[in-house]
Amino acid sequence: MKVTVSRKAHFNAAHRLYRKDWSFEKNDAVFGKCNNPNFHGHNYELIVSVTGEIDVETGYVIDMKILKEIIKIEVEDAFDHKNLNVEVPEFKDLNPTAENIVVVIYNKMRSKLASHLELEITLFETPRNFVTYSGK
Ligand SMILES: Nc1nc2c(c(=O)[nH]1)N=C([C@H](O)[C@H](O)COP(=O)(O)OP(=O)(O)OP(=O)(O)O)CN2
Ligand SMILES: [Zn+2]
Repeated sequence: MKVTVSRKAHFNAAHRLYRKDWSFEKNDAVFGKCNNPNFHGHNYELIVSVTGEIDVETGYVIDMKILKEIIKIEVEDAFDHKNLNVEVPEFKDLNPTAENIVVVIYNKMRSKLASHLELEITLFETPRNFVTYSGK
């Protein structure tokens, strides 16, 4: 019997969508206003879901306090109030699209969780635009 434990979190961050190896014109054609060199920001919201068996002694799949601390260190402290392109090493050469951000968050979180636990991350870039990744 597996149960999924979820926690919401959020961070505010700036980004610019573009490729360094493309001309401004090509970036403009593909990414439009998201290619503005002055950057723009989003209030990112995420849902972190951890699935596993309930421990018979504790009754926990994972201690929510531990999950909260991992999210704080790996996501909030790393991304909140940052310019993703400039200040977050993972995006030095990686376009900070919602798809790439959710994969980076997944990989950071995955490395901190026990291997028997399944992980899924849903990242909202706007209240209506969101992406989901579970390592598949
Ligand atoms: N596949 C993707 N498409 C787009 C991404 C992305 O990360 N993956 N990102 C953007 C922009 O960064 C941004 O998300 C778009 O913002 P905005 O233009 O404000 O989006 P909406 O107009 O759809 O705003 P709503 O408030 O959600 O209506 C573009 N594309
Ligand atoms: Zn954006």
